Amino acid sequence: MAAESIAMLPYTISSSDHHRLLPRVLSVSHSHCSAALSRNCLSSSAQSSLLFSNHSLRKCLPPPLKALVTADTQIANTTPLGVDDRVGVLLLNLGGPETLDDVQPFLFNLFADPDIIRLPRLFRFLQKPLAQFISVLRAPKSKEGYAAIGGGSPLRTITDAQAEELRKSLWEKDVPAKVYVGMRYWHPFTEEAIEQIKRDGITKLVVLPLYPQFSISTSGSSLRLLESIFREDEYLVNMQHTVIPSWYQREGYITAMANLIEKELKRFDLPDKVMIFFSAHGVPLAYVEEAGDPYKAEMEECIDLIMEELEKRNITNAYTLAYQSRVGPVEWLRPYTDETIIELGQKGVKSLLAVPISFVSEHIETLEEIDVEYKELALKSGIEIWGRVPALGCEATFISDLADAVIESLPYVGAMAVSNLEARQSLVPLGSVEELLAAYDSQRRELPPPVTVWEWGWTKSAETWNGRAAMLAVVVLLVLEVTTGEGFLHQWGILPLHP
Ligand SMILES: C=CC1=C(C)c2cc3[nH]c(cc4nc(cc5[nH]c(cc1n2)c(C)c5CCC(=O)O)C(CCC(=O)O)=C4C)c(C)c3C=C
Ligand SMILES: [Fe+2]
Repeated sequence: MAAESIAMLPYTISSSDHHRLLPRVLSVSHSHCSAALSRNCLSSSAQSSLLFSNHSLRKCLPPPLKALVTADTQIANTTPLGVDDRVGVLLLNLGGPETLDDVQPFLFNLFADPDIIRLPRLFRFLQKPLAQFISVLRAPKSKEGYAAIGGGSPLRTITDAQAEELRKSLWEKDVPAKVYVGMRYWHPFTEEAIEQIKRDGITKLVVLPLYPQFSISTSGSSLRLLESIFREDEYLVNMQHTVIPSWYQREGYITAMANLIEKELKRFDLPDKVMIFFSAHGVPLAYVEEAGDPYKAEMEECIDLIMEELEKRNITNAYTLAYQSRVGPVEWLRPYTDETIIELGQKGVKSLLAVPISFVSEHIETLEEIDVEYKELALKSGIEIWGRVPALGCEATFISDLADAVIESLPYVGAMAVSNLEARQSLVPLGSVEELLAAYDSQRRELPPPVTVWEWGWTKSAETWNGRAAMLAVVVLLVLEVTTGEGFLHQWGILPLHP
């Protein structure tokens, strides 16, 4: 961004060298970030200036930005809420198929997302045919999983309930906000939520991804979508917003997680002998190592904070973290949950408490993968007593803390002036979404696709243009086979699928 635009901002970071790099939206997600001050901003038209201690501001920031904050960092905010302001909160989530018929189109939406499969620029035109191909191939396996949990994902119902509880909590805290749900891959889609936000005349929007930790593949993908929606819409360009990118470090969230763990431990005969097993959804290793996804660092810090909280309660159990739900042949974050369970069994661990940690609702990967598959694996591996901590859902401490996070973020909504066309086009609409994404994923590098279709072809050894062209031809032929139901494989009876 040009230096002149920075100078015009009412909300600036005055720390010497690095202020330009610090997204203006990030500093609001820790309860140390003065809630009282934020409340004052609701009723006051006076300018406010937030002074953070080095420690508390650093705690508010994701790892790549922490290094930028020095002891004298100051954030000045000049945009309190006005009487005509209508506040909205947009909860972002993944979405899930509600019926078995929804599974394949849901998977298509997921694999058509360039933040899930990033093709080389030249081959972007193949994104949708590939998504069609992979979703058709994967659908039968996914359907089995969804059938086992009642025929569909519970995500919509749970997220709607969380939205309603959050709305009530905000009203109880004197913030009359409307709360919307925007899903990335299924109904209610983010686009639908945005339409409602426009109809309701929201003037200030807090964007709150329902993922405690940030990943390019989850919150990042939803923000990328918002960025494109905002950019193309005159109303949204002018609507002020702020994003709470991740909130795993908030005291309320940590307390709520520790409460759940403490409660489940009590169900075991020998609670202090139980291994606490944090199982996080994985991401391909390249997201972290090549694209700079902060997900692993945030996950590890999150677990440290939960264990610190438990230690304060004299709970000092052994614990470990592993990553579940990998898809396809590429390397994902290690250690893998299944391998770790087997190892723990071999080492003689007898009691294990599984803690799903990357998501705040029950979903297919807690209800089927953990409760059925991993439990079975654990019992086969010599673990005798198995327990599982429920997802947070509408737990009261958690919802109240989310409400506080929203309130604390309000002074930052629209804290940046948009005064020229160049800024309006390059910022979304006030720069926050885009700058947030830039902090993690600035180059948007191509990433090895994490999906099965690549197992037989697109490997490192095939990274010459000739090899790619040959594989593409095969993929195109297969896509045509699957979508038209005609071709060599059908003629030979190898692929009996029909469109
Ligand atoms: C923090 C949570 C999640 C991350 C990170 C994540 C990355 C990621 N996921 C896939 C592929 C699939 N995910 C699927 C379902 C699914 N994913 C998450 C969360 C994260 N995903 C949730 C909560 C769900 C379940 C939604 C529900 O309906 O209950 C699926 C579909 C299910 C299946 O077939 O297994 C796929 C496929 C990739 C490739 C990825 C990172 C690149
Ligand atoms: Fe996933």
